[in-house]
Amino acid sequence: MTTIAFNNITKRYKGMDAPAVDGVTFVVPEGSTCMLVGTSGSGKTTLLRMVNRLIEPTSGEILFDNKNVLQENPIQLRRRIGYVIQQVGLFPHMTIAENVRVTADIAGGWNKQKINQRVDELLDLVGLDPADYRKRFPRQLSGGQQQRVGLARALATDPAILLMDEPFGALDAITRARMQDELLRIQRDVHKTILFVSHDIEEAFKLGDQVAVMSQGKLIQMGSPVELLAKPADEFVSQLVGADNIVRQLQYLPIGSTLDNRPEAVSSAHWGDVPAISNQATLFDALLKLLETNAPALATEDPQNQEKTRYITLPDINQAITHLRNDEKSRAASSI
Ligand SMILES: Nc1ncnc2c1ncn2[C@@H]1O[C@H](COP(=O)(O)OP(=O)(O)OP(=O)(O)O)[C@@H](O)[C@H]1O
Repeated sequence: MTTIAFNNITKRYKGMDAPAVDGVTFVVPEGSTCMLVGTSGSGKTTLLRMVNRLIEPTSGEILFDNKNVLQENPIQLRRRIGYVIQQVGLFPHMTIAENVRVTADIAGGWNKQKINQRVDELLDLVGLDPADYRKRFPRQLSGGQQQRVGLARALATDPAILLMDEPFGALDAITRARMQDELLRIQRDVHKTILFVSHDIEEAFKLGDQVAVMSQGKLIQMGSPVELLAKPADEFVSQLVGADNIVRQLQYLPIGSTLDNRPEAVSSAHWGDVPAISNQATLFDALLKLLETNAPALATEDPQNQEKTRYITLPDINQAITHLRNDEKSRAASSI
């Protein structure tokens, strides 16, 4: 099982009063993406780099494949963990193929032909045509393309775990969104266990199955984007994730969260022939479609079998917004 489990992990840097990471415990399940977010200096990078032992913990343990990473040889450990950072760090005098190959070469055990084939597969995977890019040098690539090569290099040894430290932080917004989409696409194929540090809450919500919120070395809350938006643990999490931002909430809450069993909600006779929407869509998708089509309701359908089960209307969405506002008010009242 390639989970990453942090067990009461603490890091105190020499000469610092407060621990950089303070008794953190959580699990990243196999094949899932966990986003680490929090204020600057909250210990995200320190936590990440303890997994591949670039930083050694002061106490606690990190289990990878149910084995304590501290009992493993650091070099062998790093071969099993892909690592992608903001400063891609490609070797300037090596071609793109050589840059990708270098990790596979270090891992050893593969013949030249197999390595070359693997390099081409990886370049393909990250959306760079091998015929075009194999022989180029890093300076002949854009920042986004270099970041793709960094990702290909991290995947070269087929590691079960990927550690990503703000890999897209230096890219412009459009390239960043494209890279995020690429990562989602690649992850659908490769199912790595990913721990990803981000400063961008939109990125965290887009990529993360789980989002871990850190503040001053402590893990404050861990949950899915919807959980964090709907039930932030405290005012800090609420502000960080924008739990008072109704549009953001609608963008993440699934349609199913408002559907009810009133007769008109389930009666196709009542609504007749209205546009359909996937029952996996968000309330925001439904709102846009209702406004665009000017229809009185949308039929929510199961994308697997096109079966229409419920209907959603503008008043339903309005009701959801009222609930969200009331939740926000009661949170504000309880924090006074
Ligand atoms: N080598 C070091 N020696 C002493 N203190 C350090 C060292 N590295 C980091 N720190 C401190 O540990 C704390 C956590 O740093 P870390 O880089 O893990 O935070 P972060 O959440 O990743 O920050 P950012 O989002 O700004 O990158 C900070 O207070 C930082 O100043």
